[in-house]
Amino acid sequence: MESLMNVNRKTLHVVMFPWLAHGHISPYLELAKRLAKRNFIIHLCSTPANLSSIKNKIGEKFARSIRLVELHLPKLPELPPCYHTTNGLPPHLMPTLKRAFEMAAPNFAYILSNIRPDLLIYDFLQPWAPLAAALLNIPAVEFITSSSSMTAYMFHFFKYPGIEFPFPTLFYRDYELVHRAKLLESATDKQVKERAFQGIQRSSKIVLVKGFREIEAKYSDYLSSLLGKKIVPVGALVQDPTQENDSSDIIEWLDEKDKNSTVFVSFGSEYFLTREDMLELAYGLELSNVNFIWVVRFPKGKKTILEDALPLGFLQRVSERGLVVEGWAPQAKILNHPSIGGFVSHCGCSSVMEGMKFGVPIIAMPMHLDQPLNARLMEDVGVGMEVVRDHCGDLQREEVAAVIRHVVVETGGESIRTNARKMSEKIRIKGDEEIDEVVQELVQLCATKKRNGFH
Ligand SMILES: C[C@@H]1O[C@H](OP(=O)(O)OP(=O)(O)OC[C@H]2O[C@@H](n3ccc(=O)[nH]c3=O)[C@H](O)[C@@H]2O)[C@H](O)[C@H](O)[C@H]1O
Repeated sequence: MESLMNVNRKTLHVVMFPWLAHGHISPYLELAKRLAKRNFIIHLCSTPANLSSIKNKIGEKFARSIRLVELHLPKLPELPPCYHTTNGLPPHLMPTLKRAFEMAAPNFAYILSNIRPDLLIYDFLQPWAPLAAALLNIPAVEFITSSSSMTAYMFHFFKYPGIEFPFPTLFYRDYELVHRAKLLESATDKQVKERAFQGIQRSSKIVLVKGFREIEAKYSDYLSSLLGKKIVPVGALVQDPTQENDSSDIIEWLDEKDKNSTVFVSFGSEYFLTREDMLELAYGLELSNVNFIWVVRFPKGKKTILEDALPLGFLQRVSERGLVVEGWAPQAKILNHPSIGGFVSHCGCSSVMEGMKFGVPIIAMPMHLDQPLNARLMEDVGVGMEVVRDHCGDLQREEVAAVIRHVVVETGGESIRTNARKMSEKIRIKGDEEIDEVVQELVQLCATKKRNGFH
């Protein structure tokens, strides 16, 4: 079917427009690659700062079919161009970045009118983008890079505040209610809530959501009923680990370690650990006696010396057993390495998909927003275990060590390890089957638009 669809139709041009976050542009790029393989030309539009994080991930194979289009934000003194991405953005500048993004709407409309694509695929934070497309009679589809479960949770409370979420396995712990409030703050801000619904309403017939039905069917169906749109899952969209920059020192270090002996510790592209969490985690890693690679990040523009953020003498004590990497590490490549036996993760949406894809059990340490829900989902699916904090919300080093040992080493954790392996196998066998449905939907959408004489 796929080849027939490719041969019999003309190439479709699509502008893809993610929010300015690495956790968003990265799944957009992965979807772009899968569409490009099926006779689409993609124009991926973002700020130069955000595009720079994916430039070298496109590769020769897609050099002609995936084109990068720069969107320039207005000049604001407090937001130099290096901050035109959430990656490393000092948290207090997030509202300014959102404001500058919105101010760039006319620039985006200009880009769209120049390219005149057959379709726009846009993210949830910019309901003004499908409006610009509508003015040019270009169909537009929203692509949500979070899971169906978290999106269903959010829209449930937007629509029915005060009424319990129908799936009790997804919940926030008492000490996480502050994160829930932050996630749902839009529910109390009429304008923000309206924008979220506007974004969806302006999506032509379908909404694309990252993930797959095997773990999210019931949430997808519920989301569809909440939004009145067909939800089309696009799959796990995990990057090909061979495409990542060569970090041979890290890989050589891993090569020396035993199979499944090492945990990878990383908290995504946006979040920075508090000093207290950092110390408890460090002591927990020490106590666990398990090898580790830990990616430590500090906000851009803030000078922090690594040793000062770690317990005194930590690096000397862990010595060969632990590798601390400052800034960034090739996560997919590391998770795909046979020495990795566990993933201490904040449970960002892409990270949990990567854990499942590479069969690495997850030691969940959710930090904020939707991450507690993703952590609960991983436990429910059976591929992870959470480090539960104390009643004040503080991380405890003994608990960190105990969960790491349970998941990676102890016999009691065998079922989690087996489930993770089985999940990886399932994902491998399935391949990119969701993308065929996505292509079918998109092709139909463009064809209907043309038949109706809009184009
Ligand atoms: C507000 C939050 O945005 C989040 O994005 P974030 O970047 O933190 O996390 P991921 O979705 O795991 O995405 C992180 C991505 O960056 C990659 N990576 C990260 C660090 C590194 O050192 N090397 C890498 O290759 C990693 O492989 C993954 O693909 C999520 O949406 C989350 O659900 C939401 O709560």
